[in-house]
Amino acid sequence: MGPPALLPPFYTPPFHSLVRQSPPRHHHHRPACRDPPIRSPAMASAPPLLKDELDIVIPTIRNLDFLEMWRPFFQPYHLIIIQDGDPSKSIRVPEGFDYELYNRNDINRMLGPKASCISFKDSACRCFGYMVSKKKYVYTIDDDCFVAKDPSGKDINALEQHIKNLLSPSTPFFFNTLYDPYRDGADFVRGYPFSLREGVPTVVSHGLWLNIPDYDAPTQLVKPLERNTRYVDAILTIPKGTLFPMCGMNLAFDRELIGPAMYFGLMGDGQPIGRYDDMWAGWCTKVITDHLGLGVKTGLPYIWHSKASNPFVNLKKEYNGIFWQEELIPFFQSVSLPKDATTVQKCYLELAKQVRAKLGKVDSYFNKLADSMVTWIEAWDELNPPKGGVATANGPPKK
Ligand SMILES: O=c1ccn([C@@H]2O[C@H](COP(=O)(O)OP(=O)(O)O[C@H]3O[C@@H](CO)[C@H](O)[C@H]3O)[C@@H](O)[C@H]2O)c(=O)[nH]1
Ligand SMILES: [Mn+2]
Repeated sequence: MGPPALLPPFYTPPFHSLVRQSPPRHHHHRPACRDPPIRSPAMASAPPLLKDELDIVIPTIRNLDFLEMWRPFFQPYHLIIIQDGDPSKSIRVPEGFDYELYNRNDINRMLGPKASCISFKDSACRCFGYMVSKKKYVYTIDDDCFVAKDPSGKDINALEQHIKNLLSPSTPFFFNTLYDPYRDGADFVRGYPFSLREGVPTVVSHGLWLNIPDYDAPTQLVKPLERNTRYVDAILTIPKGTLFPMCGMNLAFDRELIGPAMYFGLMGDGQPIGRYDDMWAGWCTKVITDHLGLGVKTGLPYIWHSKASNPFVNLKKEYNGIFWQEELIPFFQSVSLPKDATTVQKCYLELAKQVRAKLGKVDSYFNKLADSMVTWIEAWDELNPPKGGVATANGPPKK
């Protein structure tokens, strides 16, 4: 039984190619002891990774004072702020950040009737930021997430770790027991097929959270005081064929390779479900990355999540999701995409068809969701015409 069809068949490579041609890695001098790595002057002034190729997308209903703590890591990057709720409210952004801010009026102006696919009064609105970004990479973070410390007490530059995760391959087709083989100090273990060691492009980097973990409302209700204090120094590729609960609090992705799949669905105001925005996007994304032979990683980096939202309010928002997901998961596990679905958009439109056909009977909401999935792709392609095309929306907001 050979490797999945997406990969070259097993072959006995000539000896010289057995030495893994791993992609160039950021070589750091790491002293044996646990002192912080010695930073040469050159390294100290190393320019921020992907400075002009990555946008930071923040959904918010409050002033963004949390950015002060992130300033050392975020200031060089462009921010895309999606202001949810009342557009007449003004959001304070600390001085010195380069940003663009979109409120509901901007979304309606830019998308016209297609704005109906962007949620209102739910963090799902953040996906509008993915659509208007022009960069190759996106990092999205909630405004109640702060800089965490690693076991040595050092501030964690979550953005830098996400970028490293995205710039090194994933291994979805065969599990490496020593975790991420591309990290310094790790490698593929004995028995790992050499024909699979190049890995595949990583398109999603899913970070975790210290302090308040991303628990659902029932768990939050029964364990109100539980805090996550466990720092696990690991990054794992989520194997092909395995779904996972994607949280949007601390998430980075390759917008060019998987962006159109990152639709956070119809949630919040006027919808029978909330707080399943990131979950929905994660399930759609994973079946598409599996189909296209792309990789998803989870683990480092950690952020410090500071606020437990109200579990009773959350229970009301999540109730249908907790019930429906027992049907949604078998649906996503059974999804098969046709060979000619060779782009994310084609995969996503095929997925929308199957959502309507198979989930419409679970609840009529899924017919609405299937329609909005199509609207999302239409809006995405309008704002992101193929290279050389002209975007047709009404352009960014007057600041
Ligand atoms: O109506 C809203 C509510 C909030 N936001 C912004 O979205 C993020 C997350 O808000 P919050 O921290 O209150 O959310 P949590 O209860 O911690 O849940 C998180 O888990 C995921 C559930 O889908 C999701 O990542 C979070 O909701 C903040 O930046 C708020 O300002 C909003 O835009 N609209
Ligand atoms: Mn939160």
